[in-house]
Amino acid sequence: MDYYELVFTLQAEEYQKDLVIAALADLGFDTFEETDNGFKAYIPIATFNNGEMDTALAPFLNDFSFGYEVNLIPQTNWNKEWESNFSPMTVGDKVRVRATFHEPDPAFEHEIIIDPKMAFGTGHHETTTMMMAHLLKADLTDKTVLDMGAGTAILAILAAKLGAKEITAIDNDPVCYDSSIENSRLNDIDNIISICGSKEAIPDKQFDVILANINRNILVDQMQRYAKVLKHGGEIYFSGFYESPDLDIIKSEAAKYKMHYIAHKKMKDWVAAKFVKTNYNLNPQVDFKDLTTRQNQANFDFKLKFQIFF
Ligand SMILES: C[S@@+](CC[C@H](N)C(=O)[O-])C[C@H]1O[C@@H](n2cnc3c(N)ncnc32)[C@H](O)[C@@H]1O
Repeated sequence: MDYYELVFTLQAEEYQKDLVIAALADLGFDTFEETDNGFKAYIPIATFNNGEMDTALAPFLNDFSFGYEVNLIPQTNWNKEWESNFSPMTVGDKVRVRATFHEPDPAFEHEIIIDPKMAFGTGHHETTTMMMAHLLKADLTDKTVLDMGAGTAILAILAAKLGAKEITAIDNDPVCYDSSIENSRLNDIDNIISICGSKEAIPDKQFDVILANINRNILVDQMQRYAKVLKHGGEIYFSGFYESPDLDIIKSEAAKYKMHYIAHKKMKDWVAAKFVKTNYNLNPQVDFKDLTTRQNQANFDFKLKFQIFF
């Protein structure tokens, strides 16, 4: 498979970068790479018929003041292309994500080996980093986890390393499905069930924890299904959207199905938010943003356990 590589050079327009990346992701671009003065975006050339790509890009690029250059990357060069750009990344002092061709670093408790090829999820994107940071704080021991929009399965692999009993990793992109299987094998993990599909592929069972780093519209569309398969008291983590206006939209959609906002992390303009499913309405007067200290969190967990809500 050959790819288009779009090279964006930004100067004064740096602040528009995330908006352009989000718009490109909506068109099907699924791999992005930061450069010193902008970013590159990749998509299989088969996605567009002749001339269709410029037509698809025109409406939103007209709103911005910068242009782009298009290169054609044959599949044979793809691995070299990302290998030269992929550097190991860390989340806190416990987790390091590296590729097969990097040396291991025993200083880290968990090393995740990722061979991303064309799948999203090397850990470098803010949404992935924040989802990993949430997971590091969660208690996953013996839990069942659904990783929706799994990409490389980076979150599923971290969940397995943190003690989850069984992880179902679903992605509607066949390339991600293959990547999920390959990366689980590279990390010697045998309790990740990889599935290629969308919300109809979510098994009819109850999960303790759900992870969904996709985008606002897909999350809203799939919300009811998530609520159906999330256990009472279960945790659900969402990312792939912005603080404003997306977070409020996600909060109110989730609340329709008794999944209540607890807290969120923010990097650049991206957000990763934690919700809990409960039959009890949380008092909207209570500002859950201040549930950041261990004590407050412990109080909240106690109240959740005993279903007492203010
Ligand atoms: C932002 S990436 C997240 C990848 C990885 N979970 C991470 O955190 O880095 C979103 C993923 O969702 C997948 N996706 C998009 N729409 C989907 C849908 N309707 N059902 C399942 N997966 C979907 C994409 O193929 C992509 O791999």
